[in-house]
Amino acid sequence: MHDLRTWTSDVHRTVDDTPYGGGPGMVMRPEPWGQALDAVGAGTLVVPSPVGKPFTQADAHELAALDHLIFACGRYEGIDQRVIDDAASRMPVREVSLGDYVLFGGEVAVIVIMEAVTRLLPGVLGNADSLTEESHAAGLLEAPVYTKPAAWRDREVPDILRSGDHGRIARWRRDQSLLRTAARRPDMMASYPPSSLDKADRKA
Ligand SMILES: COC(=O)c1ccnc(N)c1
Repeated sequence: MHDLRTWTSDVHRTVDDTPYGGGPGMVMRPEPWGQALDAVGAGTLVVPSPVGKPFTQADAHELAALDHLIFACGRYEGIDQRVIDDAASRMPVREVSLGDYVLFGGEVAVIVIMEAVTRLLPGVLGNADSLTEESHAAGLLEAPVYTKPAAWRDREVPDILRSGDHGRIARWRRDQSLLRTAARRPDMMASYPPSSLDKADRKA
């Protein structure tokens, strides 16, 4: 964790100023950012931002494969664009958005991104199989899950899940994933690769 004010030189340790071109709010000054990024060295710079590329599970996997991630947390109306452009001349830069909304700063977004990435690192999850079955892993939303008791408030667990027939259970889960994804995330269905259908699906 680095305090951006470390790289200021005025008595008030100023990190922001008014925007060129006018408009509300303040913009983060380039000088402190430039010196801060110089000081932390090279790596992949991840900048959480409302104007970034939507962050996906695929991005989490890509970031988990990298050795050195640097997170820049913007505040106010954002970071002077020249900071991003200057950094991009020396290292990979990813501006990523967690969704269509605005936060006070990038810090909370970094916590989300770090959790999505670190849970993918070898040895972090007790059961690596969890990673292959979870939502977005295969391009679909995960099927509904159930545990004991078999009946709860007059609601029964689907019989198929208690049948012991693992082939049929896998088929039921795939069907449920497709139904749930089609209902809630038609955008994912549009990009769902038919090639990823498992053998059972192809035989049908
Ligand atoms: C200041 O950062 C944000 O407001 C932000 C970061 C990442 N994703 C968003 N949707 C917003």
